[in-house]
Parts: sequence; C-alpha cells; structure tokens
Amino acid sequence: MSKRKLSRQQAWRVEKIHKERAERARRRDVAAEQALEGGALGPEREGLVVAHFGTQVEVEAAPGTRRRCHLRANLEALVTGDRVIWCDGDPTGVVVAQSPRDSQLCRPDPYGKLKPVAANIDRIFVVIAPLPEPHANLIDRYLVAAEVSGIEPVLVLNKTDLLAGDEALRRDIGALLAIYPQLGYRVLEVSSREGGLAPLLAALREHTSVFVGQSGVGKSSLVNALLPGADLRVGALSELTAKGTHTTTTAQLFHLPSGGSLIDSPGIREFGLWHMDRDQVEWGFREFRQHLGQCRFRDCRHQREPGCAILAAAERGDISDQRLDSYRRIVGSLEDGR
Ligand SMILES: Nc1nc2c(ncn2[C@@H]2O[C@H](COP(=O)(O)OP(=O)(O)OP(=O)(O)O)[C@@H](O)[C@H]2O)c(=O)[nH]1
Ligand SMILES: [Zn+2]
Repeated sequence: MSKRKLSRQQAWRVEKIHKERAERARRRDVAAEQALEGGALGPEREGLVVAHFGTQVEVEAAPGTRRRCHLRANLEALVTGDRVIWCDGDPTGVVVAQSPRDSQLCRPDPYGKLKPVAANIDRIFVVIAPLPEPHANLIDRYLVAAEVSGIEPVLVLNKTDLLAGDEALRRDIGALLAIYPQLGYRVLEVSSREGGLAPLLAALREHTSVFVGQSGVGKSSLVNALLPGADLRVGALSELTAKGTHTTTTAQLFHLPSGGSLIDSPGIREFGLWHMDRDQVEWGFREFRQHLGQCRFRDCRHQREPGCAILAAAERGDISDQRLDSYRRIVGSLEDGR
C-alpha cells in the first residue's frame, strides 16, 4: 500500500467512511440491546455461524434452520464457523456469547494485520492436479501455512482420470508426491469428473474443512460434486443477498450430504499465498523442527553455512533434497518481496 500522503479529498473520504462505520456499529449495538431489553427474545441456545453479512451473522440452530442475528455490543467480530450462544427474536435474533475457538484461519488485512476469516476448521485440503503442473514449492507453501495455522493438511490429487494411459505423467506425479506420506501427510487420489470421490468423502466426514490450491486444479468442480445442490448453493446465496442489501464475499459454511462441513470463500481459497515470516516457514517444514536452533550461527539461513544442522540432516538423508530446495525457494521468494 502506498505510503504517500493522502490528498485532502482522499482524507475527507477516509474520514467519512470511518464515521459511517462507527455509526453502523452504534446502530447495530442499539438494535441488539433493544431486542435484548424488549424481552421478546427466546431462550438462550447454541448455534453455529454459517455466514456473515456486514454487521449481522446468520446462525444455525439445527441444520436447515437459519436466523439472522445482531451481535451483542461486547462481542468481538464473529466469523463463519464460530460457535455461539444466541436468542431468537423478531425480526432478528441476538448473539449473546461466543464459545472459544479451537482454531482460526487468519489472513492479513490491507494494512498487514492478521484477521480471522473462519473459525473451527480442522482440515485443510490442499488440492493439486496433473494439470496445471504441480510444483513442490507451492505444495509445500500450502503445507507450511497449514502447519502455522495448526490445522491438519491433507493433499488431494484431483483429475486422476488424466493419468489413465499416461505412464510418464503418472511416474512424474508419483515421484513428486512420494515424500509426503513419509512425512506423515495423507495423499488422496480423486477425480471430480469420473466420480472417484470416495476417499475424499470419507476424509471430510466429521470435520469442518476448506479446499485450497492453485487456480484450475478443480476446487469448484469438487465443491459442485460434493454438494449436489451446488446450483442450489448459488441460488441460496442470491436468495440471501436479495433479502438484505448486503452482498457478501465472506465465508459460507455448507453441510455435506455425505457428512462433514465445508467452509468456502474466494478469500479462503487464497490461503497459503499470504505473507509468512522466515521463522514460520522454517518451522512449517515439520521435519526441520527437531534440528532448529542447533545450527552454529543463530541466524543461520541453511544455505551454505558451516555447522548448519539442517544441511547436516540433508546430508544424512533425513531431509529430502526436494524439501530443502522448496524451503530455499519459498524463503527466496519472501526475500524478493514476492
Ligand atoms: N479431467 C478432469 N478435469 C477436471 C476435473 N476436475 C476439474 N476439471 C477441470 O479443470 C478445470 C478447472 O476446474 P475448476 O473447478 O474451475 O478449478 P478451480 O480450482 O476451482 O479454479 P479457480 O476457480 O480458478 O480457483 C475445469 O475445466 C474443469 O472442468 C477432473 O477430475 N478431471
Ligand atoms: Zn542452518
């Protein structure tokens, strides 16, 4: 973001936006407090935030029943996936409390400050495909981001139909992916086109998941295949937005007919491509962890330094060349500011 001074015109607009925002927040608090004081609210019950619209959230008490809710003034911003205590009311309910989060997926706001975008996700499916050609350093970048978030990543090789009859391609992909099960990461093979989704369905069950991965690997195709109401899903979204004036690109939670929930949004799909620090990258390579802090130099970059514990581990074959190369590329791209 440009640091140059704002023109008077721009400064005026920024101030106007801030004022409007404050006014909206105030109205929201008033609406919630009025509803609470009005006594017309139902009993407190548990719910799940399944969508977010401006200052309101959509809360689900039981699958299929959704209510718009205001937030009680003392609540921090809620995100999709948050578990809450809420009371029904007319015309909206009120969220009165937020349960602690097991995990949160954060992304930097335009000022670089990390903001949660979804909560209580426990699986990140990193989707790859024979086409577009997968690169180890990109796969590893997703894995590192998942490690840093403390959420279990699972690799999904989609479009396996493209491997049928192409032995060379199968061999190349096999060689690229061979390291991951050795590191303890699961690799599932599916095809959203040829109906081979069984391993994915099983891995989604009883979890709240997101799909991430490069453009074109088939994330939308997978979501559509998993949610037979995908058209319905698009329809449901526009129906919701038609009711209010708020359109949204924030995360939505969907229940899968085969079990489990999926949280999806354009922002979440960019997960892993956000900025990370070198320390995070180092730590995110899980097989590096036991060697960290053992290099001769405290600020060792594990490039060519003498007494480097990571290089020694690579030398012994405890760290693969593929992963070491990935690490260097990722750190290199951070240093280039890319
Ligand atoms: N052969 C084959 N093609 C597939 C499969 N799944 C998706 N595709 C194709 O891959 C292309 C990209 O699929 P999308 O679902 O749009 O990919 P995406 O990851 O959502 O892409 P973005 O929206 O750009 O992030 C489309 O032409 C799909 O038809 C599959 O299992 N096999
Ligand atoms: Zn080192």
